[in-house]
Amino acid sequence: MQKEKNVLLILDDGSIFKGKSFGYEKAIAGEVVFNTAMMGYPESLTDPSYSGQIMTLTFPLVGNYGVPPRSEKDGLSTFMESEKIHAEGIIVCDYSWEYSHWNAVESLESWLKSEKVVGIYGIDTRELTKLLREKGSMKGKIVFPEENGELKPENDVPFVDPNLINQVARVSCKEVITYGNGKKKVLLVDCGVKHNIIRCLLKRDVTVIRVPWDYDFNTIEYDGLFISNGPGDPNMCDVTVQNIRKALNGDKPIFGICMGNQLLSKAGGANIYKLKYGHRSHNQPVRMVGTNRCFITSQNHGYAVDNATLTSDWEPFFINMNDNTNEGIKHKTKPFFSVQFHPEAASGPTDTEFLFDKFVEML
Ligand SMILES: NC(=O)CC[C@H](N)C(=O)O
Repeated sequence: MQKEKNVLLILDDGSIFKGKSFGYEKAIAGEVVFNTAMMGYPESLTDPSYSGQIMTLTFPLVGNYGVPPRSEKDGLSTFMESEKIHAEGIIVCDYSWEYSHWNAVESLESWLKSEKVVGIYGIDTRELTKLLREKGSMKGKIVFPEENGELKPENDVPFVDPNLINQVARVSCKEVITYGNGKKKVLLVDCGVKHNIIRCLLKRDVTVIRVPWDYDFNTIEYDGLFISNGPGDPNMCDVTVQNIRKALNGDKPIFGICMGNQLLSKAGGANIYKLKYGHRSHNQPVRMVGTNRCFITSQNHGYAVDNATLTSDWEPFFINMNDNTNEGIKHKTKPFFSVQFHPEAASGPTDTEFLFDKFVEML
C-alpha cells in the first residue's frame, strides 16, 4: 500500500486529531459537521447544501461500495445530487481501499483526488462526534504537516466560518434553465437544488423552470413555486425572502424544502436560529402535527425555524420527535407549505415522497 500523508484535523476549540490522507492533498478549512447515515456518500458529497462544510461520517467503514458514474442525462446528474462535490472535505474512521458494487466505476479515493477534495481517515469519528454534540458544530481545518511534524505555512490555512459567506450565491445556477415539457409550470428557486428534487418534479410530468436564487421570479408566469434546499445561513438570502413575500400575496401553490422551509418561514415573518449540531442523517423521526402519523426522514440542516415566532396565518406542519424542533410549516388558508426534511431523499427513506404529489395536485 502506498504511503499516505499525515494530516491534522484542528478544531476551533484547540482539539487536534491525527489522521492520514486518502484524498486530495491541500490544507482546507470549514465548519465541521457530522452525518450519521450509514450510506449515501456520493449523494451527500454532491449535495450543494454541504458547501463550506467538512463532513464527518460516523459510519465506521466508508468507501467499500465505490462511486457511481459521473454521467448526466438531460442536464441532470444520473446518480448524484449535482455536477460536483460541494463539501470541503470528508472525515472517516476507516477507509476501505477495496470497493465492489454493480454501479461503481471508481474508488472514493480517485473521485476525491480528481475533484481536488480532501479526504482523511484514521480519525476517531466517535470521539469527534461526541465533541461536536457537546460543543456544537465548530470551525475546523485539515492541514498537512511534514514527516517530522513541522507545519509549513504553505500547508496551513486560517479558520473559516462558511456561514459568514453567501454560500447560496456560490452554488446557485447562473441562468434560467428549463427541464421537461409538462403542461403545468413549476418555477424553482435554486438556492443549491439537489438534482433528485428536479427528478421528483419531472416524474410528475411538469415543466421545471429553474432560476437563480436572486432572480425576480414574480415577472414570470407559473403554476406553482418551489423553493429549494441550499447551504449556509438563510439570513444571507434576503433578496429571495423579499421575492417570496411578494408571491405570498397571490395564491399560487408554494412548496419549500429545507432552506426552502426557512426562507418561506422568514417571508411569513418567523425567525430562524442555529441548532447546536444540526440534523444530518437518514433516520430523523417527524410527526405530522394534528395526527399521530410519524415518518422517518432524511435530513441535512444546521438552522431551524422558531415555532414560537410563526405568525397567525401559519402553523407547524411537522415536528421533530427527537427534539421537538420545527420540521415544516403550512399556511392556514392558502396552498403554501414547506418541510425541513428531504422528501426526495436518495439514498434514504422515501416515506414522505407523497408531498410532491400533494404539491403537483394543487397546481
Ligand atoms: N439542506 C438545506 O437546505 C440546509 C439549509 C441550511 N443551510 C441549514 O443548514 O439549515
